[in-house]
Amino acid sequence: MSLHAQQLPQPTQPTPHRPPTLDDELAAEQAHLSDSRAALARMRERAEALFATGDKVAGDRYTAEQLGRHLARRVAELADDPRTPLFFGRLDFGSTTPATTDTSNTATSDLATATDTAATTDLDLTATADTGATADTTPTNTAGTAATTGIEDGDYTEQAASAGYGEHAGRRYHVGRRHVTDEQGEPLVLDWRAPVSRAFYQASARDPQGLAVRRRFGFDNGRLTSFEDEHLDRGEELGTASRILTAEIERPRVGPMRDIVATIQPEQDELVRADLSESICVQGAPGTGKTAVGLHRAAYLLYLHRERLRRSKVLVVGPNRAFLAYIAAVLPALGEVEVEQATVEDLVDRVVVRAVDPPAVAVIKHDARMAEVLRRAVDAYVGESTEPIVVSDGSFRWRIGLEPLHRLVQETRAEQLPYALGRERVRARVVGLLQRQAEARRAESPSEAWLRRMGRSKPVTTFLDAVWPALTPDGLVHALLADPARLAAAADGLLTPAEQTLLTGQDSTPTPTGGGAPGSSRPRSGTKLGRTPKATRWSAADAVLIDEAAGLIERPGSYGHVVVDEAQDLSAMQCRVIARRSEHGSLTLLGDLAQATAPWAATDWRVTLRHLGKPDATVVPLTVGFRVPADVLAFANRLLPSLAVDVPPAESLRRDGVLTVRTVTDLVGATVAEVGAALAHEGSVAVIAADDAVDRLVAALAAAGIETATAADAGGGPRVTVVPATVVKGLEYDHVVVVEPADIVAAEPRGLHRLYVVLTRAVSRMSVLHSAPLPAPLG
Ligand SMILES: Nc1ncnc2c1ncn2[C@@H]1O[C@H](COP(=O)(O)OP(=O)(O)OP(=O)(O)O)[C@@H](O)[C@H]1O
Repeated sequence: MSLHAQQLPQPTQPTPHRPPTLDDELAAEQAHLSDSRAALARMRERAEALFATGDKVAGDRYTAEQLGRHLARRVAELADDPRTPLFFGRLDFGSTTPATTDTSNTATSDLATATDTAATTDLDLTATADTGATADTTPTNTAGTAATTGIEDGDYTEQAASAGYGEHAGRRYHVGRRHVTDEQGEPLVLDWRAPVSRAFYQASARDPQGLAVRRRFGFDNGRLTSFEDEHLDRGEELGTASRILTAEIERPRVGPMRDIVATIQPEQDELVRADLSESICVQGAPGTGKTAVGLHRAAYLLYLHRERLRRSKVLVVGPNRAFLAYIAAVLPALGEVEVEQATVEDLVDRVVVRAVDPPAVAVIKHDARMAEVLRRAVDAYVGESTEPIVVSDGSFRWRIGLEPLHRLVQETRAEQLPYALGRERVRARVVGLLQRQAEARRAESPSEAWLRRMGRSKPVTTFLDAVWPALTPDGLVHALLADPARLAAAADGLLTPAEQTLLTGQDSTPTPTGGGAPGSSRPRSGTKLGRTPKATRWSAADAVLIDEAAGLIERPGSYGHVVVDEAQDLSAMQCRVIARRSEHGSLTLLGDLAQATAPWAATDWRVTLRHLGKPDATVVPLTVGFRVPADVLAFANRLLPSLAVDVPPAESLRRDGVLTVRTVTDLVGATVAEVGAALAHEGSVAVIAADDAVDRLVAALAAAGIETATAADAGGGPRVTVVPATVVKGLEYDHVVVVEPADIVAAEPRGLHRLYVVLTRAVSRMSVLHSAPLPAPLG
């Protein structure tokens, strides 16, 4: 095993009789990087040239538009960021597929003796030469065609999936962010998602998957500066002891989230490469890479099912704007520019939210029972006709009696179509009956125009409005909240009278638990009902109800795949928002029950998965922490027994962090001083405090000449961010200053869970400042 880290020398050519030195190797790899970058630039130039002339080759406007869109996407996908390595690994397959042996013991002893000495590196080079590789800048796998690599212009071939390792015997592949080919179409860099690249993430000494050597490259600002070889054929394996992995995990965090494509761990890779048809739920402790896994899975699925998912689309759902800004750059860096990102609020934006519900009211509106209340409310609009239909048509009069009308309404109802489709189906059936009469009398089929005219005729519309009136989603919810009798009918046996009162605000029934304290004014729905839906000031929970209503009335569109992050905070009704959008697709659900802070927070993933319409999804734990240093994590984990959730705690890979907990008298002054000290280190600094303390802290830092950013600023601005505790979920900073934990806990019912989130944001150092006693579990 070897690790070589040094500044690159000027490239030297090995003499014919001299075995290549490590410097030669580095120079050769650097040259391969330059060649690959040049090839990528050529690919991009070609795509740009095609884009410029595309409309001339397309036969018609539609084709020109499609082609233009395709080529614009292709140009964006081929963007090259010189700061990120184009490749990060190399696979040298053995010349024959070695038998799988249990080499775990030798691997361990090799690990123990692996040093960065000349002796070891000499051995490595000999071994490399044995596998048929040379220090030449040209990889030996130039015969690696699309068939062997399993990709053809970004599309996956089944043939490759079934191909064994033998197919790659004696070949060498560089693995990187995207596929790069030379002028002849031969691969210079393989996409990390290609089937053959899987060995880079999964091969081990126990199961080398045909690999003789796995090489990882170290980079500094886009410059290749080192490499690390594992001779899997000799039982060598670094695992999480890899210095390149350690350097990546410990690097200072600046700006938005980065991809982890170079260092995806085997258990993460299993999740990333799960089948498109498979919905999975990842229960992962803080910093175990859930978000990273979800985003890489989206990129992987897009690669594997490019055309299908381009049509049906991939959606990433995150908890808030700050989080979406933080993750926004990851997928474009992987060449994926078409994934939609949204909060649940964005998905339910049919109405503008201008009111706030008291928590007790919001809890009812977010409860799964509301789905049934709304379903019944829609159903109640379907009525019975009391009059036959009589339509004048020139000299004819067509008549449909009550009995057939009643039958066709019942038949349509039994079909359980979305309500608006049902209305159109009833209309079509009525027209069908009229058509039959007309045909019998005139002995000819009426025209399309006649059919349309009949369907829109006053008697037919009057009938429809009586038995199946047109409904809008906001109109339905408005009618329900404005009319206690209508709500009572729909909620009978589902909501208590007191709960109904909370929704409509129109009764004197005593409040349920969670309502106002005795003597205080009872909480009322925050909705400010106007005379019409348009004139109503809706709450966020109303928007979710209106989306549910829309799902009952129309047929909603479904994505091919939806990644949902921080899923532990979804209410039953929010789950249903997502379920409607993933009905015909699959889900990647990411979350941590210990970080659940919403009043309706999940305590059991099975329940959440049922609401999401994927009851059989596999729940997979992740427990290796890549963010939070061990000491900091041990401090945060003291809260776990008080959080009433059954989750495995994280184990940190990081031993390097610093935790300080200080009692102070002047909190604001101590915060300013702490931030000043933190700025002496590299990386980002966050001050996290109870929401109502944020303005005061921002002002104090400004007075001390320290400029601050908000969490929604996606990097590039000031290094210090002041973050309200309620916004920090999913984010991370090098140095975190936690101000007055007791206030964070006191600010909300699930304050201890919130504090757990806050205490797990630090990458390198965390300072906890308090003047009040620490919350009991921490003391
Ligand atoms: N395999 C890996 N290699 C390098 N870094 C990794 C790896 N996996 C995760 N990380 C890093 O660890 C940090 C935490 O990852 P991520 O935010 O995905 O964790 P999470 O489980 O979603 O955390 P949270 O529970 O706080 O939302 C990120 O900086 C991520 O880049």
